[in-house]
Amino acid sequence: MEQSQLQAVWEQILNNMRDQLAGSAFKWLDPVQPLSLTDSELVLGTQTGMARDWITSHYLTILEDAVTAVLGSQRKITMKVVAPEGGEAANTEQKAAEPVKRGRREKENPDQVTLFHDGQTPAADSGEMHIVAAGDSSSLNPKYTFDTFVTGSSNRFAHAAAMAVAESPGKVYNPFFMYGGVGLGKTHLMHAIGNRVLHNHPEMRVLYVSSEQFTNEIIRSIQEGTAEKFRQKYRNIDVLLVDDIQFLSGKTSTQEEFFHTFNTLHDAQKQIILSSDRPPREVERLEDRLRSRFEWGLITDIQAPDLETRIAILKNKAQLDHFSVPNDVMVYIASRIDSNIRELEGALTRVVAYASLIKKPVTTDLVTEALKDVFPNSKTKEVTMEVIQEIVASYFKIRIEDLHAKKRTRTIAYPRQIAMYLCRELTDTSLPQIGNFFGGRDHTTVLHACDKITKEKESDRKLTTILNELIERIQKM
Ligand SMILES: Nc1ncnc2c1ncn2[C@@H]1O[C@H](COP(=O)(O)OP(=O)(O)OP(=O)(O)O)[C@@H](O)[C@H]1O
Repeated sequence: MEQSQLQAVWEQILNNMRDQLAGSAFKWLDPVQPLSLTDSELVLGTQTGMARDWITSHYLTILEDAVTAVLGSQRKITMKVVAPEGGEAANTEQKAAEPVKRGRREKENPDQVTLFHDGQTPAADSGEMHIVAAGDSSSLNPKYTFDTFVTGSSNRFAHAAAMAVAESPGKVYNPFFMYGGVGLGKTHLMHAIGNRVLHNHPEMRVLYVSSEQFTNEIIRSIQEGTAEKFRQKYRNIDVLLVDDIQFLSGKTSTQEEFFHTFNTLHDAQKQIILSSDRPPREVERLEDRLRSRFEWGLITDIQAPDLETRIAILKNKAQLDHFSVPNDVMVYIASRIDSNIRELEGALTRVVAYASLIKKPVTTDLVTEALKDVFPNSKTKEVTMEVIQEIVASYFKIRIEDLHAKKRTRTIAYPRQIAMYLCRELTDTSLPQIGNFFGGRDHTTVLHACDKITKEKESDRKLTTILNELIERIQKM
Protein backbone atom coordinates (compact mmCIF):
# COMPACT_ATOMS: atom_id res chain seq x y z
CA MET A 1 0.00 0.00 0.00
CA GLU A 2 1.28 3.45 -0.88
CA GLN A 3 2.35 5.65 2.01
CA SER A 4 -0.27 8.32 1.20
CA GLN A 5 -3.03 5.70 1.28
CA LEU A 6 -1.70 4.25 4.48
CA GLN A 7 -1.60 7.71 6.01
CA ALA A 8 -5.20 8.36 4.94
CA VAL A 9 -6.33 5.07 6.46
CA TRP A 10 -4.52 5.92 9.70
CA GLU A 11 -6.16 9.35 9.85
CA GLN A 12 -9.53 7.73 9.42
CA ILE A 13 -8.72 5.41 12.33
CA LEU A 14 -7.68 8.40 14.43
CA ASN A 15 -10.89 10.21 13.53
CA ASN A 16 -12.89 7.19 14.55
CA MET A 17 -11.19 7.25 17.96
CA ARG A 18 -11.71 10.99 18.35
CA ASP A 19 -15.38 10.34 18.96
CA GLN A 20 -14.55 8.15 21.93
CA LEU A 21 -11.43 9.57 23.51
CA ALA A 22 -10.68 12.81 25.30
CA GLY A 23 -8.37 15.24 23.54
CA SER A 24 -5.55 14.37 25.93
CA ALA A 25 -5.25 10.90 24.40
CA PHE A 26 -4.14 12.46 21.17
CA LYS A 27 -0.97 13.79 22.72
CA TRP A 28 0.06 10.16 22.47
CA LEU A 29 -1.75 9.12 19.36
CA ASP A 30 -1.09 12.03 17.02
CA PRO A 31 2.67 11.44 16.74
CA VAL A 32 2.18 7.76 15.88
CA GLN A 33 3.27 6.81 12.36
CA PRO A 34 1.58 4.03 10.39
CA LEU A 35 4.33 1.80 9.02
CA SER A 36 2.57 -0.97 7.15
CA LEU A 37 -0.78 -2.62 6.69
CA THR A 38 -1.60 -6.09 5.42
CA ASP A 39 -4.79 -8.09 5.60
CA SER A 40 -3.69 -9.48 8.94
CA GLU A 41 -1.57 -6.80 10.62
CA LEU A 42 -1.20 -3.07 11.16
CA VAL A 43 2.26 -1.95 12.23
CA LEU A 44 2.56 1.41 13.98
CA GLY A 45 5.64 3.36 14.95
CA THR A 46 6.16 5.42 18.09
CA GLN A 47 9.14 7.57 18.91
CA THR A 48 9.82 6.08 22.33
CA GLY A 49 9.24 2.91 24.29
CA MET A 50 7.28 4.94 26.78
CA ALA A 51 4.79 6.10 24.16
CA ARG A 52 4.49 2.54 22.86
CA ASP A 53 3.80 1.15 26.33
CA TRP A 54 1.37 3.91 27.25
CA ILE A 55 -0.67 3.46 24.09
CA THR A 56 -0.67 -0.32 24.44
CA SER A 57 -1.84 -0.21 28.03
CA HIS A 58 -4.41 2.59 27.64
CA TYR A 59 -5.78 2.64 24.15
CA LEU A 60 -5.26 -0.75 22.55
CA THR A 61 -8.87 -1.91 22.74
CA ILE A 62 -10.25 1.32 21.33
CA LEU A 63 -7.54 1.23 18.67
CA GLU A 64 -8.46 -2.31 17.70
CA ASP A 65 -12.15 -1.40 17.49
CA ALA A 66 -11.40 1.64 15.36
CA VAL A 67 -9.23 -0.44 13.01
CA THR A 68 -12.04 -2.97 12.62
CA ALA A 69 -14.58 -0.20 12.03
CA VAL A 70 -12.48 1.50 9.37
CA LEU A 71 -11.13 -1.57 7.59
CA GLY A 72 -14.14 -3.82 8.01
CA SER A 73 -12.21 -6.66 9.65
CA GLN A 74 -9.78 -7.19 12.53
CA ARG A 75 -6.02 -6.69 12.35
CA LYS A 76 -3.27 -7.60 14.74
CA ILE A 77 -1.71 -4.37 15.95
CA THR A 78 2.05 -4.28 16.35
CA MET A 79 3.81 -1.25 17.79
CA LYS A 80 7.45 -0.52 17.11
CA VAL A 81 9.77 2.16 18.36
CA VAL A 82 11.28 4.11 15.50
CA ALA A 83 13.75 6.97 15.77
CA PRO A 84 12.34 10.31 14.66
CA GLU A 85 13.83 11.95 11.59
CA GLY A 86 17.23 13.40 12.27
CA GLY A 87 17.40 12.12 15.82
CA GLU A 88 18.22 9.09 17.86
CA ALA A 89 15.48 7.31 19.73
CA ALA A 90 17.38 7.56 22.98
CA ASN A 91 17.49 11.34 22.82
CA THR A 92 13.80 11.66 22.38
CA GLU A 93 12.63 9.82 25.45
CA GLN A 94 11.99 13.07 27.23
CA LYS A 95 10.24 14.70 24.30
CA ALA A 96 7.83 11.89 23.71
CA ALA A 97 6.83 11.83 27.34
CA GLU A 98 5.22 15.17 26.55
CA PRO A 99 4.66 14.72 22.85
CA VAL A 100 2.83 17.92 21.99
CA LYS A 101 4.44 20.35 24.34
CA ARG A 102 6.43 22.51 22.04
CA GLY A 103 7.31 26.11 21.42
CA ARG A 104 8.44 28.64 23.97
CA ARG A 105 5.42 29.18 26.11
CA GLU A 106 5.65 25.76 27.68
CA LYS A 107 8.57 26.98 29.70
CA GLU A 108 6.52 29.79 31.15
CA ASN A 109 3.47 27.72 31.89
CA PRO A 110 3.62 23.96 31.71
CA ASP A 111 -0.17 23.73 31.47
CA GLN A 112 -0.17 25.39 28.11
CA VAL A 113 0.59 23.91 24.75
CA THR A 114 1.78 26.08 21.96
CA LEU A 115 0.29 25.22 18.62
CA PHE A 116 1.17 26.59 15.25
CA HIS A 117 -1.23 27.54 12.53
CA ASP A 118 0.38 25.38 9.87
CA GLY A 119 0.57 22.36 12.14
CA GLN A 120 4.36 22.46 12.06
CA THR A 121 6.83 22.99 14.84
CA PRO A 122 8.84 26.07 13.98
CA ALA A 123 12.53 26.36 14.69
CA ALA A 124 13.08 26.70 18.41
CA ASP A 125 14.32 30.26 18.15
CA SER A 126 11.92 31.56 15.52
CA GLY A 127 9.63 33.08 18.12
CA GLU A 128 6.70 32.38 15.80
CA MET A 129 4.00 31.70 18.32
CA HIS A 130 0.50 31.79 16.95
CA ILE A 131 -1.85 30.17 19.35
CA VAL A 132 -1.97 29.24 22.94
CA ALA A 133 -4.27 26.39 23.70
CA ALA A 134 -5.31 24.41 26.73
CA GLY A 135 -3.07 21.62 27.89
CA ASP A 136 -5.55 18.93 26.93
CA SER A 137 -7.28 20.56 24.00
CA SER A 138 -6.93 19.18 20.51
CA SER A 139 -4.92 21.27 18.13
CA LEU A 140 -6.46 22.98 15.15
CA ASN A 141 -6.40 20.47 12.36
CA PRO A 142 -4.47 22.10 9.50
CA LYS A 143 -6.47 20.02 7.02
CA TYR A 144 -9.77 21.54 8.08
CA THR A 145 -9.71 24.73 6.06
CA PHE A 146 -12.20 26.60 3.91
CA ASP A 147 -10.33 25.34 0.87
CA THR A 148 -11.03 21.73 1.72
CA PHE A 149 -14.68 22.37 2.62
CA VAL A 150 -17.06 21.51 -0.20
CA THR A 151 -20.14 23.68 -0.40
CA GLY A 152 -23.61 22.83 -1.60
CA SER A 153 -27.11 24.00 -0.80
CA SER A 154 -27.01 22.15 2.55
CA ASN A 155 -24.12 24.16 3.99
CA ARG A 156 -23.64 27.23 1.79
CA PHE A 157 -25.07 29.66 4.30
CA ALA A 158 -23.09 28.28 7.24
CA HIS A 159 -19.93 28.36 5.13
CA ALA A 160 -20.47 31.98 4.04
CA ALA A 161 -21.22 33.09 7.59
CA ALA A 162 -18.17 31.22 8.91
CA MET A 163 -15.98 32.99 6.33
CA ALA A 164 -17.42 36.36 7.36
CA VAL A 165 -16.67 35.61 11.02
CA ALA A 166 -13.16 34.45 10.18
CA GLU A 167 -12.45 37.63 8.24
CA SER A 168 -13.74 39.95 10.99
CA PRO A 169 -13.57 38.17 14.33
CA GLY A 170 -15.63 39.85 17.03
CA LYS A 171 -17.20 42.25 14.57
CA VAL A 172 -19.98 40.61 12.59
CA TYR A 173 -21.81 37.73 14.24
CA ASN A 174 -21.09 37.26 17.91
CA PRO A 175 -21.65 34.61 19.05
CA PHE A 176 -21.72 32.55 15.90
CA PHE A 177 -23.73 29.40 16.56
CA MET A 178 -23.73 26.45 14.16
CA TYR A 179 -25.88 23.40 14.57
CA GLY A 180 -26.52 20.22 12.60
CA GLY A 181 -26.53 16.43 12.72
CA VAL A 182 -23.57 14.16 13.36
CA GLY A 183 -20.66 14.33 10.94
CA LEU A 184 -21.96 17.17 8.78
CA GLY A 185 -18.96 19.48 9.02
CA LYS A 186 -19.45 21.67 12.09
CA THR A 187 -16.04 20.86 13.54
CA HIS A 188 -14.44 21.26 10.13
CA LEU A 189 -15.90 24.77 9.78
CA MET A 190 -14.84 25.73 13.30
CA HIS A 191 -11.26 24.70 12.61
CA ALA A 192 -11.43 26.49 9.26
CA ILE A 193 -12.37 29.70 11.07
CA GLY A 194 -9.53 29.22 13.56
CA ASN A 195 -7.02 28.48 10.81
CA ARG A 196 -8.12 31.50 8.77
CA VAL A 197 -8.00 33.85 11.76
CA LEU A 198 -4.46 32.70 12.55
CA HIS A 199 -3.47 33.06 8.95
CA ASN A 200 -4.75 36.65 8.85
CA HIS A 201 -3.73 37.57 12.40
CA PRO A 202 -0.86 35.42 13.64
CA GLU A 203 -0.80 37.42 16.85
CA MET A 204 -4.33 36.46 17.88
CA ARG A 205 -4.99 33.90 20.54
CA VAL A 206 -7.39 31.25 19.30
CA LEU A 207 -8.66 28.47 21.48
CA TYR A 208 -10.61 25.45 20.29
CA VAL A 209 -12.07 23.11 22.90
CA SER A 210 -14.79 20.53 23.04
CA SER A 211 -17.43 21.09 25.71
CA GLU A 212 -16.14 17.95 27.35
CA GLN A 213 -12.64 19.38 27.64
CA PHE A 214 -14.00 22.66 28.93
CA THR A 215 -15.98 20.80 31.59
CA ASN A 216 -13.01 18.64 32.59
CA GLU A 217 -10.83 21.68 32.98
CA ILE A 218 -13.35 23.37 35.20
CA ILE A 219 -13.72 20.31 37.39
CA ARG A 220 -9.96 19.97 37.66
CA SER A 221 -9.48 23.63 38.46
CA ILE A 222 -12.08 23.38 41.22
CA GLN A 223 -10.46 20.22 42.63
CA GLU A 224 -6.98 21.67 42.46
CA GLY A 225 -7.96 25.14 43.63
CA THR A 226 -6.73 26.74 40.41
CA ALA A 227 -9.97 28.45 39.36
CA GLU A 228 -8.25 31.80 38.96
CA LYS A 229 -5.72 30.34 36.57
CA PHE A 230 -8.54 28.78 34.58
CA ARG A 231 -10.29 32.16 34.33
CA GLN A 232 -7.13 33.92 33.30
CA LYS A 233 -6.69 31.51 30.48
CA TYR A 234 -10.23 31.53 29.15
CA ARG A 235 -10.82 35.20 29.49
CA ASN A 236 -7.66 36.22 27.71
CA ILE A 237 -8.25 34.92 24.27
CA ASP A 238 -9.41 36.54 21.06
CA VAL A 239 -11.39 33.72 19.51
CA LEU A 240 -13.00 30.98 21.57
CA LEU A 241 -14.42 27.96 19.77
CA VAL A 242 -16.46 25.52 21.82
CA ASP A 243 -17.61 22.37 20.06
CA ASP A 244 -20.67 20.24 20.86
CA ILE A 245 -22.16 22.66 23.36
CA GLN A 246 -25.12 20.31 23.91
CA PHE A 247 -22.88 18.41 26.33
CA LEU A 248 -23.14 21.30 28.78
CA SER A 249 -26.71 20.14 29.35
CA GLY A 250 -27.41 19.71 33.06
CA LYS A 251 -23.85 20.66 34.14
CA THR A 252 -24.69 23.52 36.46
CA SER A 253 -21.26 24.63 37.60
CA THR A 254 -19.80 24.41 34.09
CA GLN A 255 -22.67 26.51 32.77
CA GLU A 256 -22.12 29.04 35.54
CA GLU A 257 -18.43 29.38 34.67
CA PHE A 258 -19.14 29.46 30.97
CA PHE A 259 -21.68 32.23 31.51
CA HIS A 260 -19.00 34.45 33.04
CA THR A 261 -16.43 33.53 30.40
CA PHE A 262 -18.98 34.33 27.72
CA ASN A 263 -19.80 37.73 29.21
CA THR A 264 -16.20 38.75 29.67
CA LEU A 265 -15.25 37.81 26.12
CA HIS A 266 -18.38 39.26 24.56
CA ASP A 267 -18.04 42.55 26.43
CA ALA A 268 -14.48 42.82 25.17
CA GLN A 269 -15.73 42.12 21.62
CA LYS A 270 -13.85 38.87 21.43
CA GLN A 271 -15.29 36.28 19.07
CA ILE A 272 -17.23 33.30 20.43
CA ILE A 273 -18.08 30.40 18.14
CA LEU A 274 -20.26 27.53 19.28
CA SER A 275 -21.50 24.31 17.74
CA SER A 276 -24.22 21.94 18.76
CA ASP A 277 -26.26 19.10 17.35
CA ARG A 278 -29.42 21.20 17.85
CA PRO A 279 -30.48 24.87 18.07
CA PRO A 280 -30.10 26.61 21.47
CA ARG A 281 -33.79 26.43 22.27
CA GLU A 282 -33.71 22.64 21.96
CA VAL A 283 -30.71 22.07 24.21
CA GLU A 284 -32.22 20.62 27.35
CA ARG A 285 -31.31 21.67 30.86
CA LEU A 286 -29.47 24.75 29.69
CA GLU A 287 -29.86 27.87 31.80
CA ASP A 288 -32.11 30.44 30.18
CA ARG A 289 -29.52 33.19 30.51
CA LEU A 290 -27.05 31.10 28.48
CA ARG A 291 -29.67 30.07 25.96
CA SER A 292 -30.63 33.67 25.33
CA ARG A 293 -26.99 34.69 24.92
CA PHE A 294 -26.45 31.91 22.40
CA GLU A 295 -29.27 33.48 20.42
CA TRP A 296 -27.77 36.98 20.42
CA GLY A 297 -25.64 36.57 17.33
CA LEU A 298 -26.18 34.44 14.26
CA ILE A 299 -27.59 30.92 14.35
CA THR A 300 -27.10 28.80 11.27
CA ASP A 301 -27.81 25.18 10.52
CA ILE A 302 -26.03 22.61 8.39
CA GLN A 303 -28.23 20.07 6.66
CA ALA A 304 -27.37 16.68 5.24
CA PRO A 305 -25.73 17.19 1.82
CA ASP A 306 -27.53 16.34 -1.39
CA LEU A 307 -26.18 13.72 -3.77
CA GLU A 308 -24.19 16.13 -5.92
CA THR A 309 -22.46 17.58 -2.87
CA ARG A 310 -21.71 14.11 -1.53
CA ILE A 311 -20.09 13.17 -4.81
CA ALA A 312 -18.10 16.41 -4.76
CA ILE A 313 -16.97 15.69 -1.18
CA LEU A 314 -15.72 12.25 -2.20
CA LYS A 315 -13.90 13.66 -5.21
CA ASN A 316 -12.30 16.25 -3.00
CA LYS A 317 -11.24 13.61 -0.49
CA ALA A 318 -9.87 11.35 -3.22
CA GLN A 319 -7.83 14.22 -4.59
CA LEU A 320 -6.49 15.28 -1.20
CA ASP A 321 -5.51 11.75 -0.24
CA HIS A 322 -4.17 10.90 -3.72
CA PHE A 323 -6.68 8.10 -4.19
CA SER A 324 -7.30 7.07 -7.73
CA VAL A 325 -10.97 6.15 -7.77
CA PRO A 326 -13.24 6.00 -10.83
CA ASN A 327 -16.16 8.41 -10.90
CA ASP A 328 -18.80 5.70 -11.09
CA VAL A 329 -17.45 4.24 -7.85
CA MET A 330 -17.75 7.57 -6.09
CA VAL A 331 -21.29 8.01 -7.36
CA TYR A 332 -22.08 4.51 -6.17
CA ILE A 333 -20.81 5.17 -2.66
CA ALA A 334 -22.35 8.65 -2.46
CA SER A 335 -25.74 7.39 -3.53
CA ARG A 336 -25.77 4.87 -0.71
CA ILE A 337 -24.51 6.87 2.22
CA ASP A 338 -26.69 9.90 2.46
CA SER A 339 -26.41 11.49 5.88
CA ASN A 340 -23.09 11.34 7.70
CA ILE A 341 -20.04 12.71 5.85
CA ARG A 342 -17.65 11.03 8.24
CA GLU A 343 -19.15 7.68 7.22
CA LEU A 344 -19.09 8.67 3.59
CA GLU A 345 -15.38 9.45 3.71
CA GLY A 346 -14.75 6.38 5.85
CA ALA A 347 -16.38 4.19 3.22
CA LEU A 348 -14.11 5.59 0.51
CA THR A 349 -11.00 5.01 2.62
CA ARG A 350 -12.08 1.49 3.39
CA VAL A 351 -12.67 0.70 -0.27
CA VAL A 352 -9.27 2.04 -1.28
CA ALA A 353 -7.54 0.13 1.52
CA TYR A 354 -9.40 -3.04 0.60
CA ALA A 355 -8.48 -2.76 -3.08
CA SER A 356 -4.87 -2.12 -2.21
CA LEU A 357 -4.70 -5.09 0.14
CA ILE A 358 -6.23 -7.60 -2.25
CA LYS A 359 -4.42 -5.94 -5.17
CA LYS A 360 -7.49 -5.42 -7.33
CA PRO A 361 -8.73 -2.31 -9.14
CA VAL A 362 -11.41 -0.18 -7.47
CA THR A 363 -14.69 -1.08 -9.15
CA THR A 364 -18.32 -0.98 -8.05
CA ASP A 365 -18.16 -4.77 -7.58
CA LEU A 366 -15.27 -4.34 -5.22
CA VAL A 367 -17.20 -1.62 -3.33
CA THR A 368 -20.06 -4.04 -2.76
CA GLU A 369 -17.61 -6.56 -1.41
CA ALA A 370 -15.65 -4.09 0.76
CA LEU A 371 -18.75 -2.47 2.20
CA LYS A 372 -21.01 -5.47 2.50
CA ASP A 373 -21.73 -4.75 6.13
CA VAL A 374 -22.50 -1.11 5.34
CA PHE A 375 -24.94 -1.79 2.50
CA PRO A 376 -26.09 -5.36 2.99
CA ASN A 377 -28.43 -5.85 0.03
CA SER A 378 -26.98 -3.62 -2.57
CA LYS A 379 -26.43 -4.74 -6.11
CA THR A 380 -23.76 -3.46 -8.40
CA LYS A 381 -24.99 -1.04 -11.01
CA GLU A 382 -22.93 0.45 -13.74
CA VAL A 383 -23.66 3.95 -14.88
CA THR A 384 -23.37 4.07 -18.65
CA MET A 385 -23.66 6.89 -21.18
CA GLU A 386 -26.69 5.12 -22.66
CA VAL A 387 -28.49 5.25 -19.32
CA ILE A 388 -27.60 8.92 -18.86
CA GLN A 389 -28.91 9.82 -22.30
CA GLU A 390 -32.10 7.88 -21.71
CA ILE A 391 -32.82 9.56 -18.37
CA VAL A 392 -31.94 13.07 -19.58
CA ALA A 393 -34.03 12.69 -22.73
CA SER A 394 -37.05 11.47 -20.82
CA TYR A 395 -36.67 14.19 -18.15
CA PHE A 396 -36.62 16.98 -20.75
CA LYS A 397 -39.18 15.22 -22.91
CA ILE A 398 -36.97 15.07 -25.99
CA ARG A 399 -35.83 12.12 -28.09
CA ILE A 400 -32.49 10.38 -27.59
CA GLU A 401 -31.71 11.04 -31.26
CA ASP A 402 -31.97 14.77 -30.55
CA LEU A 403 -29.00 14.45 -28.23
CA HIS A 404 -26.97 13.05 -31.13
CA ALA A 405 -28.27 15.44 -33.79
CA LYS A 406 -26.76 18.76 -34.82
CA LYS A 407 -29.70 20.87 -33.57
CA ARG A 408 -28.65 23.87 -31.52
CA THR A 409 -31.98 25.19 -30.25
CA ARG A 410 -31.87 25.77 -26.51
CA THR A 411 -34.54 23.14 -25.80
CA ILE A 412 -32.15 20.53 -27.21
CA ALA A 413 -28.71 22.08 -26.63
CA TYR A 414 -29.25 22.60 -22.90
CA PRO A 415 -30.26 18.98 -22.10
CA ARG A 416 -27.41 17.84 -24.33
CA GLN A 417 -24.92 19.88 -22.33
CA ILE A 418 -26.36 18.49 -19.10
CA ALA A 419 -26.10 14.94 -20.45
CA MET A 420 -22.48 15.52 -21.46
CA TYR A 421 -21.71 16.97 -18.04
CA LEU A 422 -23.27 13.95 -16.34
CA CYS A 423 -21.30 11.54 -18.55
CA ARG A 424 -18.14 13.33 -17.52
CA GLU A 425 -19.06 13.34 -13.83
CA LEU A 426 -20.58 9.91 -13.45
CA THR A 427 -18.61 7.70 -15.81
CA ASP A 428 -14.99 7.24 -16.64
CA THR A 429 -15.17 8.07 -20.29
CA SER A 430 -12.81 10.60 -21.82
CA LEU A 431 -13.88 13.86 -23.46
CA PRO A 432 -13.31 12.48 -27.02
CA GLN A 433 -15.31 9.34 -26.18
CA ILE A 434 -18.19 11.45 -24.91
CA GLY A 435 -17.99 13.68 -27.98
CA ASN A 436 -18.09 10.62 -30.17
CA PHE A 437 -21.07 9.22 -28.35
CA PHE A 438 -23.00 12.44 -28.83
CA GLY A 439 -23.07 12.34 -32.64
CA GLY A 440 -19.33 12.61 -33.35
CA ARG A 441 -18.70 15.97 -31.69
CA ASP A 442 -15.30 17.40 -30.95
CA HIS A 443 -13.90 17.02 -27.42
CA THR A 444 -13.75 20.83 -27.06
CA THR A 445 -17.54 20.95 -27.39
CA VAL A 446 -17.81 18.51 -24.49
CA LEU A 447 -15.33 20.50 -22.46
CA HIS A 448 -17.29 23.68 -23.10
CA ALA A 449 -20.55 21.97 -22.02
CA CYS A 450 -18.96 20.64 -18.81
CA ASP A 451 -17.44 24.00 -17.89
CA LYS A 452 -20.69 25.83 -18.60
CA ILE A 453 -22.82 23.52 -16.45
CA THR A 454 -20.22 23.48 -13.66
CA LYS A 455 -20.23 27.28 -13.60
CA GLU A 456 -23.99 27.70 -13.88
CA LYS A 457 -24.82 25.31 -11.08
CA GLU A 458 -22.88 27.50 -8.67
CA SER A 459 -25.48 30.24 -8.93
CA ASP A 460 -28.50 28.47 -10.40
CA ARG A 461 -30.36 26.58 -7.71
CA LYS A 462 -32.88 25.21 -10.17
CA LEU A 463 -30.09 23.58 -12.15
CA THR A 464 -28.69 21.98 -8.97
CA THR A 465 -32.13 20.53 -8.24
CA ILE A 466 -32.41 19.21 -11.79
CA LEU A 467 -28.95 17.60 -11.61
CA ASN A 468 -29.75 15.94 -8.30
CA GLU A 469 -33.02 14.61 -9.63
CA LEU A 470 -31.29 13.25 -12.73
CA ILE A 471 -28.51 11.58 -10.72
CA GLU A 472 -31.09 9.98 -8.41
CA ARG A 473 -32.94 8.60 -11.42
CA ILE A 474 -29.76 7.39 -13.09
CA GLN A 475 -28.82 5.56 -9.90
CA LYS A 476 -32.21 3.88 -9.71
CA MET A 477 -31.99 2.48 -13.23
N1 LIG B 1 -18.61 20.12 3.29
C1 LIG B 1 -17.58 19.33 3.56
N2 LIG B 1 -16.53 19.27 2.72
C2 LIG B 1 -15.49 18.44 2.97
N3 LIG B 1 -15.41 17.63 4.03
C3 LIG B 1 -16.42 17.67 4.91
C4 LIG B 1 -17.55 18.51 4.73
N4 LIG B 1 -18.40 18.33 5.76
C5 LIG B 1 -17.83 17.41 6.55
N5 LIG B 1 -16.65 17.01 6.05
C6 LIG B 1 -15.74 16.02 6.63
O1 LIG B 1 -16.53 15.06 7.32
C7 LIG B 1 -15.93 14.66 8.53
C8 LIG B 1 -16.89 14.92 9.68
O2 LIG B 1 -17.06 16.34 9.82
P1 LIG B 1 -17.06 17.08 11.24
O3 LIG B 1 -16.22 16.34 12.21
O4 LIG B 1 -16.75 18.50 11.00
O5 LIG B 1 -18.58 16.88 11.63
P2 LIG B 1 -19.39 17.43 12.88
O6 LIG B 1 -20.61 18.06 12.31
O7 LIG B 1 -18.52 18.26 13.74
O8 LIG B 1 -19.76 16.08 13.60
P3 LIG B 1 -20.06 15.77 15.15
O9 LIG B 1 -21.48 16.15 15.36
O10 LIG B 1 -19.85 14.29 15.22
O11 LIG B 1 -19.12 16.56 15.99
C9 LIG B 1 -14.63 15.44 8.62
O12 LIG B 1 -13.58 14.63 8.15
C10 LIG B 1 -14.85 16.62 7.69
O13 LIG B 1 -13.63 17.08 7.12
